Amino acid sequence: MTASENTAQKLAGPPAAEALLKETAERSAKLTRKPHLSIVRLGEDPASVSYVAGKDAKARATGLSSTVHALPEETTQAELMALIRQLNEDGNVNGILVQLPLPKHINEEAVLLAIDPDKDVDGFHPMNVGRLWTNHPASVPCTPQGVMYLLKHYGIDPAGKRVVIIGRSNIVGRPMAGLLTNAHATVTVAHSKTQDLPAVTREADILIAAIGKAHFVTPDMVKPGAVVIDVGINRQEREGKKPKLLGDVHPDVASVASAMTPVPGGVGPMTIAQLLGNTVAAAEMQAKR
Ligand SMILES: Nc1nc(=O)c2c([nH]1)NC[C@@H]1CN(c3ccc(C(=O)N[C@@H](CCC(=O)O)C(=O)O)cc3)C=[N+]21
Repeated sequence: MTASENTAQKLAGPPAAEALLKETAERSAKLTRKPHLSIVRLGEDPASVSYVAGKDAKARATGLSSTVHALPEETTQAELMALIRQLNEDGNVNGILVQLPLPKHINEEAVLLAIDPDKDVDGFHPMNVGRLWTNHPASVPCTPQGVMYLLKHYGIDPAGKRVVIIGRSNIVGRPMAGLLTNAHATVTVAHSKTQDLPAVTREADILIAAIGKAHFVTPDMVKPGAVVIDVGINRQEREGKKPKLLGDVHPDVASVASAMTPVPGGVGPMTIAQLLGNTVAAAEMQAKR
């Protein structure tokens, strides 16, 4: 297929992210104290360093304050837990984010459980997972919450639609299914063990790819006219150059879909905007107590 057949509307992330950031800045300005986000990262994984720097810069640009705790790779479980306890107790800290993935010697589940659910701006604490799945107010993982905002921004209402999510991670697939169920979609969660995956994905009015494999979704897997949301960010290392970012969706899908998010410049920018939205929401709730 050629580029000239690529007819899908491009669902660009930046305009939707800007709208969300503007709302967030306005809400933040109404609070008596600037909301504060504490970001914890261990080690020097280049992707984590770059994401955390992006989150920190965007927080300041949006009128929030933030602190980055950059700890050595060798930080022990006990040291990390002590820092989380300190941040939990600090009345000036509204949101806590521990950048994932953590080094292998750290028990990730124990760390996420230790974060005060009211400061859990990532929405990874089981308390918030339970609140999401019981359709109660919750802090919800930033990427799927950002996808919901993007859909709304572009006038796409999932109510009554068939949505297929490929991927069942705790960070994207599962919370995405909860949010879309709450938004009255008919949701299927497909994954690596799904039999005849293309037959399942061809049922989707809205197809969400969160697999982590570059260009996994091909045109034959997509119903003509479907909306395709690409959550994948796969880094293709290149010698002497910055890594190229590839989505989970093959670009040729644009010849079948009615609308599609690009990578980069699609869901990624929504994630960061939503993190700040979650931080302001946490600060608003804490101010009421
Ligand atoms: N506790 C925790 N919370 C997270 O939310 C979290 C995490 N850990 N670990 C890693 C993933 C990944 N993630 C991204 C955020 C922004 C972009 C983003 O802005 N992407 C841009 C491109 C950025 C670039 O050029 O590298 C885009 O897609 O256009 C991508 C990925 C948050 N994560």
